[in-house]
Amino acid sequence: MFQSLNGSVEQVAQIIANGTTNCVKIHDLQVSDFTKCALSCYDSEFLAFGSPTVYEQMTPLVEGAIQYLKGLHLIKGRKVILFGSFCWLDKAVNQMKKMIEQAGGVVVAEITFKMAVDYKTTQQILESLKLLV
Ligand SMILES: Cc1cc2nc3c(=O)[nH]c(=O)nc-3n(C[C@H](O)[C@H](O)[C@H](O)COP(=O)(O)O)c2cc1C
Repeated sequence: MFQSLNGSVEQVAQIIANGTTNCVKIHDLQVSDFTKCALSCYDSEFLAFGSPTVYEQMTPLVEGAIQYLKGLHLIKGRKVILFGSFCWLDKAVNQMKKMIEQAGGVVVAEITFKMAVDYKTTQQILESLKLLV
């Protein structure tokens, strides 16, 4: 699940989807809704959340999605990858981590990158996917 303004967070969501052999459902929170996300979570062994830092926080849509899924106990016990883009200081990933841990999720990887996804970030993402098996 992700929200992206200029596309870099969306790019990481695509890399995660392409890098896994299992079936991955991607939800762009700008066009999907929380109920559809929840339905996907019921069938998922791991979750991934992505948000840019906007005004020193994760986006309200991502925050709302995490709260919603927490309320349905869909984060508890699941492995979670977090990813976030920023320009000068990441805040989104740290904030997401706190919420996920409060919801009982297990954060296995935190991927932050400045504005654009480079080779190093791509490698980091692919490495983090190995932690899910
Ligand atoms: C309205 C707005 C507010 C932003 N606020 C922050 C901020 O507080 N801290 C920061 O490091 N970057 C900030 N940025 C930069 C974004 O985090 C950065 O452009 C990021 O790469 C956007 O991700 P995206 O390409 O997935 O949309 C802001 C960008 C916009 C458009």
